Amino acid sequence: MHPNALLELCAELVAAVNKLDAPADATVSAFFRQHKNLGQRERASLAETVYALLRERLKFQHLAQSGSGPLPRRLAMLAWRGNAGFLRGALKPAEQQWLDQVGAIAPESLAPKLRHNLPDWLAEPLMARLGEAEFWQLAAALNEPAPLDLRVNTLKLKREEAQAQLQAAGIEAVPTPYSPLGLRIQGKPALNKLELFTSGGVEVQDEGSQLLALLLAPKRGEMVVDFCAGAGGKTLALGAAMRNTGRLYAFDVSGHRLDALKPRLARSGLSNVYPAQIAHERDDRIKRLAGKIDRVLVDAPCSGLGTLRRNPDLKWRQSPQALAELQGKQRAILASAARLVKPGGRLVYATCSLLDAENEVIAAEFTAANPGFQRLAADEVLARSQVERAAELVEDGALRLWPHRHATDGFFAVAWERTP
Ligand SMILES: C[S@@+](CC[C@H](N)C(=O)[O-])C[C@H]1O[C@@H](n2cnc3c(N)ncnc32)[C@H](O)[C@@H]1O
Repeated sequence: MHPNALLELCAELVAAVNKLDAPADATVSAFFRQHKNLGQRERASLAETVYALLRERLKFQHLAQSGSGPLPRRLAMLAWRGNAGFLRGALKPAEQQWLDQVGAIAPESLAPKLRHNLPDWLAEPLMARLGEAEFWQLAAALNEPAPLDLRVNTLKLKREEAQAQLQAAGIEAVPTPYSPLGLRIQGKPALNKLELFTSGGVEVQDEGSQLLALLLAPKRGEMVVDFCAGAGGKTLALGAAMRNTGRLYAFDVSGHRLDALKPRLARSGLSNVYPAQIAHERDDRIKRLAGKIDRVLVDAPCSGLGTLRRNPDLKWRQSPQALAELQGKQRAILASAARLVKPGGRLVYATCSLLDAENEVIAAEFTAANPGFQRLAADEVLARSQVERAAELVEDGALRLWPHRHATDGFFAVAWERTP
């Protein structure tokens, strides 16, 4: 495709994504479905450009105030992540001159906001919690693409065997530092045609998610509930930990998400999983199972701000109002899910948020209101699940993962035991 035609398409995609009225990945996929003629490399250039724009949107919007021509084209030029020579081929002399001028601006001369690229309502609590130096480390880590982590399905093979199979396919993978089940791959090789993947030997799963399943640590023959199972990333890890025995209920209010679990379940070889759509957290099905369940995971709906490396649009699409609504849901779901736990059983509340408001605050309220549930020390539980250096992952007894400290998505999880 002619460079200018591609830049124009990129500007069109920038304009669509920058409306922020839908998740960026959905907008990008829909755009590619409409433009089937785009090759693999062209798609990668466009996708990486819009993600770069979303990561540093404040900076790019500031820089784009100068220059001329349509704003989406200016943004596409500034955030361009395709081949540099190709971009030059698309630019008019005046555009090239403007881009060179803007490129000469020293990043340190920009206002703090234009360097961290976070909205105030998010930057302020993170700065207050981490202190200035660590806040900047987090901001930098959030603007880096995430590595690709796999969880090895130990029902099918050992981690070393999966690593060897990947190597035979020309893919370098190293064991994840904390999860005993994980492998980390640099870059984004296509995995979905690999026999190791199609036969359910590995699943794509951030190391942080793997650690949540290791905190619940379900055992053979138990009754387990994954209360917010979604497309079942954690369900699959839990079912494998149960060695395909017992009963694992995968509940969610979204039938659409549970549908996405089905092909993954088929690959995994698990037959102990019972997916069920519930109407809401007080569904009759929940009442019938009250007090009968050994372990319950609440992977609560949350702002997703711990996944900004993958979903940078969330920092622009979330808001303090949305956060307050989410907190209401989190409280209600946790309270209802807790009723399922039998005496001596375990409850885990987890989010992929960085904010205390969705994490420590919700957990502390629950502990205060439920004297029948005792907090467990997450480092001890994780160490029993063969997690290396578990103490590094824990703050005040809760699992607290940060992209800049642990190279995982941001996760929080607390475990309680219901007093026998
Ligand atoms: C963080 S996501 C779960 C991700 C999933 N556990 C995984 O590992 O892939 C939260 C899920 O909660 C579900 N949800 C929202 N409200 C719910 C409710 N009242 N009861 C149960 N699930 C709910 C959403 O549909 C969403 O799938």
